[in-house]
Amino acid sequence: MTDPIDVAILGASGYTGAELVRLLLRHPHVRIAALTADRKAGQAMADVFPQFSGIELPRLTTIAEVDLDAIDLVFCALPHGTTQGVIADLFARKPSLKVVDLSADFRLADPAAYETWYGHPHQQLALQEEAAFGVVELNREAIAKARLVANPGCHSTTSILPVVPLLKDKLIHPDQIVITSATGMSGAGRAAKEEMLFSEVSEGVHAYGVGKHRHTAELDQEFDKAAGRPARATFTPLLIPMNRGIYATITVTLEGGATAEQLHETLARTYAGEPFVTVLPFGKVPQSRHVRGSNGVQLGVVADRGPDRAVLISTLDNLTKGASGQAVQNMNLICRFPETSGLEQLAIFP
Ligand SMILES: NC(=O)C1=CN([C@@H]2O[C@H](COP(=O)(O)OP(=O)(O)OC[C@H]3O[C@@H](n4cnc5c(N)ncnc54)[C@H](OP(=O)(O)O)[C@@H]3O)[C@@H](O)[C@H]2O)C=CC1
Ligand SMILES: CC(=O)N[C@@H](CCC(=O)OP(=O)(O)O)C(=O)O
Repeated sequence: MTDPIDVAILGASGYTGAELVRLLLRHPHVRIAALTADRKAGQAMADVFPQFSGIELPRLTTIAEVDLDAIDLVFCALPHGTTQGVIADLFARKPSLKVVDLSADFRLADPAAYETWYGHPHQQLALQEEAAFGVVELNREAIAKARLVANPGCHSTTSILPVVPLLKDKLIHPDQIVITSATGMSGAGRAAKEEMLFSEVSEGVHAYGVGKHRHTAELDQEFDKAAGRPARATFTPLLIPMNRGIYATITVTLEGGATAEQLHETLARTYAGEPFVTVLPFGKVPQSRHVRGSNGVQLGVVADRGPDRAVLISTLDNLTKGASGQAVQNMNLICRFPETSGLEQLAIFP
């Protein structure tokens, strides 16, 4: 029997923070010891998120009030930009701490790329060097040894999982990857924003960040590594009026005489035995509603009418496998818990 660990969730009054609470309340090896907020510090979690009414949870405090002596691992679910300084301060106070960061602040290994995409220099270069990129299925060895894991973005996870194995096996052309990635609105967080009002987003769909969305940098980083040379994907996110879910269609050009069936075989082999990644039978199209609320990813491979192209389809829930579920999976790996602990919920359908 493994001893439970004590965790703190920084940013517990946000959407990914609340999703962490939902998952960790059912985790057999974890105690939720501290929850923080900014504007909502001082409030009870059940007042901020009434779904937790009747459940005993720590009151929301500021980060400074957290007693790190009593904490083994921190989930950092703060806006990107604020996180580098916060995590540096945590490690200064307690070097033995483990941290899983859900923000983008430690995802890019190259500080020049960080500055280009985020518009300001990286503030914590030494910490960046030790951060492991947290797509669990593709980076287990580094994550298991790390004290700081950078949980990837939700769009990035959705596309990295199907594309990286195919680039590694040189089955698709690195410069001809076209990704359209539709996201639900909870991806934008809980803080009020005019462009996220119901009347601005309902009954329609629009692209955003066209040609310049910052998740392109994460895709470049992982695709370049897999291809062994610069890969240049076209990445277009779409905002659609649903709460949870990412749904990416990825058009690829086949290389070296590969067939769409071979792409399917490679993905099926890569993810055989993975508890959270399901490769559907060849030609079958996944749906976001079939992963909603679960840590699952569903992948599909469909042949295009031309012999040299195929369409990959990948879907996950942005709040679970796209954020908090993957963060718990990373914690499980770091702490040597069974990887599925706390993550066994099935999708909520219909
Ligand atoms: N939503 C998603 O699907 C995904 C989000 N992420 C990333 O996870 C992180 C959290 O996202 P999300 O939960 O959606 O965001 P929210 O806006 O819903 O929540 C942000 C949280 O951070 C707190 N906070 C804000 N500013 C500060 C500050 N200056 N100091 C301390 N605490 C602060 C907020 O407190 P208060 O409420 O009191 O203001 C709140 O608890 C972000 O970096 C995001 O990019 C990653 C993948 C997917
Ligand atoms: C709907 C929406 O706005 N989604 C966010 C993605 C949230 C996420 O995964 O990513 P980060 O952690 O990198 O912010 C966006 O496109 O910026």
